[in-house]
Amino acid sequence: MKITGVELRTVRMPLVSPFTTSFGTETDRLAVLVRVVGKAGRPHSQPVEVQGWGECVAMERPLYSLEYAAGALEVMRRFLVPVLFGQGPTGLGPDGEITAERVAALLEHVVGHRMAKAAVEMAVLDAQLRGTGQSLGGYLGAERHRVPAGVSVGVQPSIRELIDVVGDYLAQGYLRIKLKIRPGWDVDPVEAVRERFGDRVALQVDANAAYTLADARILRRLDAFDLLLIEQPLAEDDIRQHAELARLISTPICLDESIVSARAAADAIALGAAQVINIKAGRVGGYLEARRVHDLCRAGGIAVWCGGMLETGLGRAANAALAALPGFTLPGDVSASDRFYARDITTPFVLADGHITVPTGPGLGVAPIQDVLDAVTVDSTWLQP
Ligand SMILES: CSCC[C@@H](NC(=O)CCC(=O)O)C(=O)O
Ligand SMILES: [Mg+2]
Repeated sequence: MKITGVELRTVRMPLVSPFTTSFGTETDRLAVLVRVVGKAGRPHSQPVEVQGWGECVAMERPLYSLEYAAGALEVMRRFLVPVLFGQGPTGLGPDGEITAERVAALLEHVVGHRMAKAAVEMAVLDAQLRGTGQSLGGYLGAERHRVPAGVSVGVQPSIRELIDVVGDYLAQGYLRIKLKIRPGWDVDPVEAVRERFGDRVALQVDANAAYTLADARILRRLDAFDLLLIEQPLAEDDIRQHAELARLISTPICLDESIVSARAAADAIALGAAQVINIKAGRVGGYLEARRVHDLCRAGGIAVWCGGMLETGLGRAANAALAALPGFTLPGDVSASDRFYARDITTPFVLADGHITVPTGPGLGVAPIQDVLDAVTVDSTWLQP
């Protein structure tokens, strides 16, 4: 495919309710979308124009990880997108041809900025697949047509409100509850959910790196509640400390922020720092690297599940396809669109019998609804060679 232009579009979408984690409260989602336009050659016929969408998962503020939306936008505009036009240190194919499988290598000279790179690769991959007619799920190796849906529950103002929120999600049919925890909001909320809804509810917690090894005693108290896992209890770069914590608690440790690549996953597993891995394509640099993490974990008998970054329907479609790979044996944070948004920019993903359906159309299988997209657009930049 030869890329003829790229749009970087920033959208701001209000959340249906505040989402509080150990690092702050989100009331809306600022996201940078990438739209790649190109010409895809076809054997014995004229090239056809294709376009593809990518979603950058970097949050507005660098609180989940070091990337943030405005920074990712700048890196894409100045350093990543020009490479798609042949302006990088590594040449493109004959007459400027590029494939999605080459994007990571072409961008490798830029250090880090994995979420920005992932969005660019996703848009090229979507355009490429729309050109060939293959679905993203089919391309990645999805083996299911629907995936079990879990839901992430923020820190609530009170235990009573938490019980109401969890009860509502369970009534909607969610198959797994994930509670955000932080120092001072950990044992009590977990105990209250267990007391109210019993031991049969699939329950896990996510600390977003809010604790240290000094908190081991408190984290060990969570062992009493038969949790599926505790997600990222310690800091992103506390790999040895997570391995130490794993020896002090019986709840399986799942890493999220720490797993920035397949190599990081291999290291964390080898060091005993992770017994479960939360895979997020944006965090590891793209859906192709996410599949590598999946393959590596599957070979090593490590359960994985698909994490979420409050994606619009674009990223949600891609996550559903990824979550349908065989190694994703735990429900992920692939919730319905209305978990976060009153109006998604695509046809909304809805919960059906606790599951989200994997799109089957070419590429992502979904596309933005133009007037909805325009209504939430706060900026758009068009780049061309
Ligand atoms: C604003 S918090 C985003 C990162 C967080 N994501 C979730 O809790 C799931 C959000 C979702 O369902 O998209 C995580 O650390 O796993
Ligand atoms: Mg997490």
